[in-house]
Amino acid sequence: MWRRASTSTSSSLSSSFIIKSSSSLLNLFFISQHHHASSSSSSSSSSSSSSSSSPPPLTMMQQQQQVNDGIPISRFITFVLGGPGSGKGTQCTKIVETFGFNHISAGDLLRREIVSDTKYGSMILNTIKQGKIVPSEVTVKLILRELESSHNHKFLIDGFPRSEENRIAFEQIIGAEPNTVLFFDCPEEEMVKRVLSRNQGRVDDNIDTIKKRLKVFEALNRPVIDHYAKKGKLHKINAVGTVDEIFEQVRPVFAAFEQLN
Ligand SMILES: Nc1ncnc2c1ncn2[C@@H]1O[C@H](COP(=O)(O)OP(=O)(O)O)[C@@H](O)[C@H]1O
Ligand SMILES: Nc1ccn([C@H]2C[C@H](O)[C@@H](COP(=O)(O)OP(=O)(O)O)O2)c(=O)n1
Repeated sequence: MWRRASTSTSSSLSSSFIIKSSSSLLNLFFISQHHHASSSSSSSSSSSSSSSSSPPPLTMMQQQQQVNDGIPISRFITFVLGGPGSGKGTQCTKIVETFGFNHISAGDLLRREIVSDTKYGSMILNTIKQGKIVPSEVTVKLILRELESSHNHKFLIDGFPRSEENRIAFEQIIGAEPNTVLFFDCPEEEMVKRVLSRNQGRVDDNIDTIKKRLKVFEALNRPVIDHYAKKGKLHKINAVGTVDEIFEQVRPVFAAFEQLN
């Protein structure tokens, strides 16, 4: 069975499939926790390290000790890769329903920034309209925020990394690698057909932008796919068929991990 990260029963976590967060994520995690603790009056979200009387910051040694003791963080991260319209989001919904993952869609996070008109909003909009990739630093920051604020320790990170630059930024900023990677392999004609009938009013779901996105996918995403294939982490899924047929290829990947835990 999967276990919740919020408990402190770290000894029961399966070693090879659960990421022990490296010190850089831990530092960011604690930096942010201490920032919350000192800057906002009542942060109820964090439990172990913030008490009402603002404890002194943990030293690096203490942080490392907590990692060694396995107390604060352990995450199971799945990257979900595939071209535009290959069915990543659709299958993520099924994985969430069946295996209780937290779904983080990089595209949704970026679109939310556009709608909220944050300082990055117009840059993101222009980049997406042109079928290009948003700078990694921006996307990784948004993902980090989601990772930190979730009580669930099992994550699907959908539509990320889309380039080697994305991948390397994630490893540097988050300090972790994915436990496993799904790749939805879909022919271009099928992806174009699906995107054009998606009907969600997206600025990038038009034939001109799709052509550019497909070129960018081939040029930038393929090296990422090759990287994880070489590492033995890639599960290639044939993305043609009904949604349920495709899910029957996905299910065993997670069922295997569930059995091990
Ligand atoms: N197996 C499938 N067969 C036909 N259409 C599909 C299939 N899976 C998803 N779709 C549809 O194709 C479109 C793109 O799917 P989506 O999950 O949004 O892809 P992605 O997240 O990879 O861009 C959606 O309209 C979705 O309903
Ligand atoms: N890691 C990412 C993910 C998405 N983006 C941008 C560029 C993508 O064309 C859009 C939409 O991504 P999303 O994953 O929602 O959509 P598709 O899989 O392409 O249908 O967002 C990005 O710049 N970097």
